[in-house]
Amino acid sequence: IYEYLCHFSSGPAKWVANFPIADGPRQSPIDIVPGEASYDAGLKPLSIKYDPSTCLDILNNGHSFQVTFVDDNDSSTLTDGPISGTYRLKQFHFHWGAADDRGSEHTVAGTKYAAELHLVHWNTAYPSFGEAASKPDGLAVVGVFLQVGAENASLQRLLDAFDSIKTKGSQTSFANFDPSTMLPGCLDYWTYDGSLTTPPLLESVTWIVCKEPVSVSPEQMAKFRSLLFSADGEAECCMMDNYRPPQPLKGRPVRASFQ
Ligand SMILES: C[C@H](CNC(=O)c1ccc(S(N)(=O)=O)cc1)Cn1ccc2ccccc21
Ligand SMILES: [Zn+2]
Repeated sequence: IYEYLCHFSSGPAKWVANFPIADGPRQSPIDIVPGEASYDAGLKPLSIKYDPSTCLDILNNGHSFQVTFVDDNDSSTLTDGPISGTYRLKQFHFHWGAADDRGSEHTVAGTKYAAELHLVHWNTAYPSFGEAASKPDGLAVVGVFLQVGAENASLQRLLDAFDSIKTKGSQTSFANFDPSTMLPGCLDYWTYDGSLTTPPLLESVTWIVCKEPVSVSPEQMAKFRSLLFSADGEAECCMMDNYRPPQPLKGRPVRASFQ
């Protein structure tokens, strides 16, 4: 019975009923085929400047865990790369699988990684995240693949906070974390126009997916899976397989910042 309860009928295949944009022209994630991406010499290197003092709290929102940042000034920003103007860091979160052979949202020539980090930024040309979320150039999300291997020291601080955010809706203060410690050494990226990968699936995201993965240990992946989709007092459902599968490219160009 618990297994049945855990597989809610709200999976990705059902989203189109309430969010018709699920079948839209610029949905995410996608399968990135390196041979079909076009190198664009005009693409600038990413300029990422994060201030750890803007880190606010860590929460279980029922579909992932998320670290939220103060975004009322330009302390933590993303500029250059494929975007113009200044985008502020709002939050980061992850997607992962029930096993190490799956979990990422974007795939690379069909290859699935064990998890994927999303650093969510909004365009300061708009007054707020909520306003920006509905504009075609409103958001920019940096995606980083997590590949099973060595332990990732930077992630360990997040995992150590998990006991306080086990159930849906729980949150705890979380300070002085520098998300740039989770970035790969090389910031080569692919970029394309896409969407949020969870409802409301808004087509407002410039995706910036790093080519180089970072490592995560099997034990750390097991810790991710110890979080719960369920709220306190509900039948326990382990948080895993919280990724949307790749969506149709529908003719969109995918550009590479590297040759
Ligand atoms: C869209 C928002 C809820 N969703 C997200 O913020 C979000 C961000 C990133 C991704 S992903 N996986 O593509 O990186 C998916 C969903 C709700 N919302 C609407 C207005 C609004 C105002 C403030 C806060 C939240 C608000
Ligand atoms: Zn995400």
